[in-house]
Amino acid sequence: MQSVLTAEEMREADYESVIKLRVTERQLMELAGKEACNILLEKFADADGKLAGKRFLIVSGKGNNGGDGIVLARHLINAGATVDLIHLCEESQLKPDGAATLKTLKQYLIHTDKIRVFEADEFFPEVVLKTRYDFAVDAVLGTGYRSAKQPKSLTQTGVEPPQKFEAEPRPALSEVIKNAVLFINAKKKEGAYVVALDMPTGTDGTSGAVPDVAVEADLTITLAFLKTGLFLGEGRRHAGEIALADISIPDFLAKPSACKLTDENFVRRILPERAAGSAKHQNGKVLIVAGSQGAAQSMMGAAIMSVRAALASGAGYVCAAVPESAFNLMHQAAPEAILISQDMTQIAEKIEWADAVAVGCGLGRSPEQMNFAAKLLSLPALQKKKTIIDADALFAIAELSLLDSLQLSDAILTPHVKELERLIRISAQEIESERLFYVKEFAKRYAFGLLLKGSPTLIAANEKLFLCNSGTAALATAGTGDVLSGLIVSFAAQGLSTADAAAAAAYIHGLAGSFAGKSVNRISATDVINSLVPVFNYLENPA
Ligand SMILES: NC(=O)C1=CN([C@@H]2O[C@H](COP(=O)(O)OP(=O)(O)OC[C@H]3O[C@@H](n4cnc5c(N)ncnc54)[C@H](OP(=O)(O)O)[C@@H]3O)[C@@H](O)[C@H]2O)[C@@H](O)CC1
Ligand SMILES: [K+]
Repeated sequence: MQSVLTAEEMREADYESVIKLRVTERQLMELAGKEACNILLEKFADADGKLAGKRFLIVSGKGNNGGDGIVLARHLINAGATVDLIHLCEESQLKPDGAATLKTLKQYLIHTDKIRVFEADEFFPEVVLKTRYDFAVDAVLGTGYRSAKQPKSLTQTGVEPPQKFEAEPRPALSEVIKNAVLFINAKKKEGAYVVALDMPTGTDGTSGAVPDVAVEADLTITLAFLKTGLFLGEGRRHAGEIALADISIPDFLAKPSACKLTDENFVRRILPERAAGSAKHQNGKVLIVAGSQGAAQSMMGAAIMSVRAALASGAGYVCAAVPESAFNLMHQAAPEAILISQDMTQIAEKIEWADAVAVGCGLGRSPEQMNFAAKLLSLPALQKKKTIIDADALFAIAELSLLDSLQLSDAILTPHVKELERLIRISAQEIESERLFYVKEFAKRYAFGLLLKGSPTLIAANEKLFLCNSGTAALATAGTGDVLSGLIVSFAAQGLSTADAAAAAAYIHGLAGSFAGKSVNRISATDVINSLVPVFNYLENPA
């Protein structure tokens, strides 16, 4: 699985490679420029394997990101391209490695007219303004970009109102950097293909936040490791396509606690397999407490979706605790499921029996229904059980301020951002701007884990951290969350840890959404369930 590092973790890995492996920053910079050129050659080389006739603009800053761009200039010329390099500060202000590499590049000026070097700050040379480029390379800022904002830590939930957590204003980018960003984006409008080195300038390497302006890249060539800021917030949109350049910083230098990107191989490796001839009870016993039905409203659809997803994903036994009045409906919708009523004694017994429990889909939000959820969550049998808590159970936890008193050691809460806002009393906007931060804080503070739905979905549980990038915007539709709960509880019952079950479920859920989305633009939860069989077939029999 690929590690996805925050800017700070990346700086640590850089530092470690210099200290522990005795490589120099200059060597890394040389590799960065060379590998970036190789990636461009792979994508754009002509029949002779060259970039002959291609016109590049490279804008470089005064830090090491700028140095990478200056090295790239050399290799592009070697590959037959023509390059205009603008460095945004006086040569004397460049960091030593960048200055050294600029000296080497300037030697090229003696031998070839394929390179022009300009020094500029706010005003770019006329000739550059007038030139049309095939490519514009952003080597202005990388992981060294600092924004002043510090997200707040979680304080006592239920005590402080959300406005206490309002973000402090961020400082703007310096005028020089801002101008450079706008200039690169203007060149894109003129038709240049924009390549960002490491990060699109103006995008926070950790959170993906864009407090001011940022480069809108078509391709981001990120160095050594993926960065969380390329997947989160505005970073996702600004990064364009992402390519990873191997600059020989080994995996063992990434912090073990760093985020991991869920991918097909991970899911294939951990997906529970049914042993031939195994009995039903050996394949995971699931209890789903879901659904409500009254004279005015029925929320049985949520229970049906969740139960169907658990059945479709290989659970041996699925028991659903639903209102007795809905037994017939449930039998018709999911004949394989065993049904019990929503009687607390009966449920407590079934919790003992089950390998994993899901609570919350369609339970209802009336005071009685919230009390039912609260009582359920306080059952001693649930304390050590793998438990997935979703939807109306989350609502009850928030409304009754139960978060700090929950005694659940192997549970995972699966809110979307609005539900998390209610739970931790921090505005959805603030959470959105620092999703990773709040997920990590939550996991630090509570014994149970968190899956924060969205694009991407983030999961922190059992000391693990996952980023799940599969899926499609079309998944933001009623009932898909119930499908996700059903998948998680099914995988957890089949033996996966809650963290792995959540990560695998999120990935498969996203993939099923994409499969369903291939045929219809707007997909329903039923489409997602119907796509599970093709998804499992695809995962089990890779082409
Ligand atoms: N380290 C390594 O081993 C390797 C690193 N590598 C590469 O180096 C990159 C990291 O290099 P880095 O640390 O020099 O930072 P970088 O992104 O160039 O930016 C520094 C500049 O940003 C400026 N600046 C910051 N915030 C700002 C703001 N809000 N508004 C305006 N300006 C702001 C800051 O200005 P200052 O504060 O100094 O005035 C400084 O000039 C990394 O992404 C990768 O590309 C590779 O070569 C592989 C080996
Ligand atoms: K950059």
